[in-house]
Amino acid sequence: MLTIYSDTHRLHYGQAELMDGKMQPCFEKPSRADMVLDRVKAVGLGEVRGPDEFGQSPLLRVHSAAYVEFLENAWKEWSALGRSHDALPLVWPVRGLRTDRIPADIDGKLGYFAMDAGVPITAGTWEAIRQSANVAMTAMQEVANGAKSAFALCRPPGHHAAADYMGGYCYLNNAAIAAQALLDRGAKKVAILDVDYHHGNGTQSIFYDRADVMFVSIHGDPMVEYPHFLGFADEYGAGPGFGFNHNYPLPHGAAWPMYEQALADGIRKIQAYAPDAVVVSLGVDTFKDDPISQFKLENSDYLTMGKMIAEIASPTLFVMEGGYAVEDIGVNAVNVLLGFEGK
Ligand SMILES: NCCCNCCCCCC(O)(O)C(F)(F)F
Ligand SMILES: [Zn+2]
Repeated sequence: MLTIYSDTHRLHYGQAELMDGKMQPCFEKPSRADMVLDRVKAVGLGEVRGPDEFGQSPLLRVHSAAYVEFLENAWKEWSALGRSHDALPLVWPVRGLRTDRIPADIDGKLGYFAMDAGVPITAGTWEAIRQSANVAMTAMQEVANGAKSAFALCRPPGHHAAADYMGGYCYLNNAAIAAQALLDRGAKKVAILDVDYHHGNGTQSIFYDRADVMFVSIHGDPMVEYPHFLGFADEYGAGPGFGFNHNYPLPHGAAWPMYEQALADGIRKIQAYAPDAVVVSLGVDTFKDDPISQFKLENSDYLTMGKMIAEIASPTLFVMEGGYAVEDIGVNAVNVLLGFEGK
């Protein structure tokens, strides 16, 4: 399986995140991608290639122009105030506040375009997120040109980013950008299977009223887990999209037997949908030792996960999302890919 990767991700390294009431070192850090790349090479998964440049148009097929413009200019506006530390939002437009105007100042814009504070913006963030989207687009191109599968080793991740907001370490929704690009290249139906521990609220909201993309996600129950405010089982899609959104929230402590049952059901729904391609939001924070997550999957479960995904028998693009047990992130992510290949 071909892997697309770019070292440019290193330009994005947030200093701290607010976690459980205190500022802690960011869990979403460069070594995550290093460990996955090392494992890809160690097992000889296949060729590793750099991304092509796709410019901003694929971003604008999924994200609003105002949001992309904000991402491009945020650091300039922040640092113009003499601030050299990471940009972070501090106020958000919750119920009853107005969002019909975009604020003029950077502090207002940061809150307007974010769902939480887990999105530090640094001098290199724009370049890193653009390249992460190019990585997804390049791997997508491989699948669109007939490859059975490809791996987009994206960093930063993307599935919490919606059309016009960032959150949870995500800025541009790599998986959504790739899924839309597959449709733009002739696919009639694309399924997105999100196996990250956290609900892909951004991906769900982007395609929620559409029937040409089916979204299936298995994740920590939002009643007790981030992102808290989306990802419940009664979210089936809206309008033409009704019936094309399937959420499987699972309780803290879920291990493989419970996970497998949900995955098998989600895969059955995707098989019935008969997509022209599948995009997998591959997060491995479902691992038993993940520092911020509460599922109990083991290293070997990821081989089975990959094998099950292969049974959809559709061209498949794997897009890297989360996973914070850095020692195991490489083994777990690549196990899904090896399982998919029947190894
Ligand atoms: N007490 C737990 C607080 C959790 N705070 C933020 C979690 C963000 C998860 C990001 C991710 O893993 O879903 C992604 F794939 F996007 F990277
Ligand atoms: Zn996650």
